[in-house]
Amino acid sequence: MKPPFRQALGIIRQLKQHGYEAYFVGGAVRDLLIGRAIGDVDIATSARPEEVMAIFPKTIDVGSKHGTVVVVHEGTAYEVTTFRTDGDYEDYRRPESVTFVRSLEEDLKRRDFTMNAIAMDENGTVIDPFAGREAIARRLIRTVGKAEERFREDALRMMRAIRFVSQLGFSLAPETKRAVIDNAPLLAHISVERMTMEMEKLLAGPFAGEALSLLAETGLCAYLPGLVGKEEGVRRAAAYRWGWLTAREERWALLCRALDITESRPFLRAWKLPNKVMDETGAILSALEAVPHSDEWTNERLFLAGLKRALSVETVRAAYTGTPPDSSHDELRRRFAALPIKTKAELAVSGKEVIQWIGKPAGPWVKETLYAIWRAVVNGEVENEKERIHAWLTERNRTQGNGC
Ligand SMILES: Nc1ccn([C@@H]2O[C@H](COP(=O)(O)OP(=O)(O)OP(=O)(O)O)[C@@H](O)[C@H]2O)c(=O)n1
Ligand SMILES: [Mg+2]
Repeated sequence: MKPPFRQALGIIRQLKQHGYEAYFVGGAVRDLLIGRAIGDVDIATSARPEEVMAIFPKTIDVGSKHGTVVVVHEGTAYEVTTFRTDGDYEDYRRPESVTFVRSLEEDLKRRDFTMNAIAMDENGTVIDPFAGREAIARRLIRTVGKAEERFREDALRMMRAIRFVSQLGFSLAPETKRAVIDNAPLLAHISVERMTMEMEKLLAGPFAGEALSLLAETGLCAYLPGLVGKEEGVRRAAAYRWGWLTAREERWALLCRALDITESRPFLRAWKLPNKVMDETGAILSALEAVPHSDEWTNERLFLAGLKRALSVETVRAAYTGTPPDSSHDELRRRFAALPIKTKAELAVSGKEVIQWIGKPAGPWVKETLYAIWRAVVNGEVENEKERIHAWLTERNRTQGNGC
């Protein structure tokens, strides 16, 4: 058995020794069959949460009400979930209550897509009652049973379908696609946090362009934060080189750019992104506007942006112009390496010294003077050395006659 499964075999074996059924399920089995990197290994069992907790010495009750217990086995945490069918779905979200069942097939039946409803036992034998392997072979994302029912149970599954298009390059089965179109308004019942998690995975997938086209085509877009009436921008975004981007802030910046969003803050806030992400995305967009072409970086701009952000700016620019970022990145790295100082902390003088030299009480002028000093240093007008800077400042004040 392949590595991430092999490490978890002990859990399955112990559950079986206690007389329960236990299988590998979900995304890990799917990814194994696709031949993709395998993420978290999840286990489904006929044992009830309290029975699971009684068997294993190290468990964490992360949601036993929903059937899930984390079992820590040889230093790794695994989600072990009791076979279940979900309770009532009146509000199109995952239910508050679940009903535990004793059969694997009942459990697989309530899952979203056939490729995600495949189980594997401890010998590597696959249990696939809904033809998930056939769907994988045909590169199709198809709901288990009636699409409409699956989407009514949890409307986020419509976003998941399109997120899987982006990650796997598969297509939506025709009836599944139809149901996304028909049920798109149900997305309004889903929390922003869940939509954001899917959107970030969607934008990071190797087939993000196809997925963005589908968001527009299916009409899901109209129920996503800040995307109402922005179908055209989303279609434009679909043509960009999302695969060149490496950071989430670059992805949000590129999306803002495609949608012609001039004020990124309210848009990013609608997605409830962390402040840090909103700040960096805003900074990338401001720098992109301040430096309209990759050969227009001044030393000052480069210094202010720092190398990391400057590279991000060029990555985003590359993604929408279609010109690979390699040469602009090389140039930025060379230019940045040549800067006499890389941060303000490297300046050879402090505000205190400036106050001493000038002999005036502290005030806003200190900051302005330091600003002038680092500009002169960054532009090579004066060496970053205390006495040289003192002399430069004295001369500057003499010629400017402004006394500071
Ligand atoms: N809305 C959802 C979310 C999950 N699932 C089921 O729960 C499994 C695990 O869910 P999750 O980890 O969220 O998704 P994965 O399919 O494992 O995808 P990823 O690789 O991104 O974790 C899925 O495979 C699917 O069987 C579902 O039926 N409906
Ligand atoms: Mg998973």
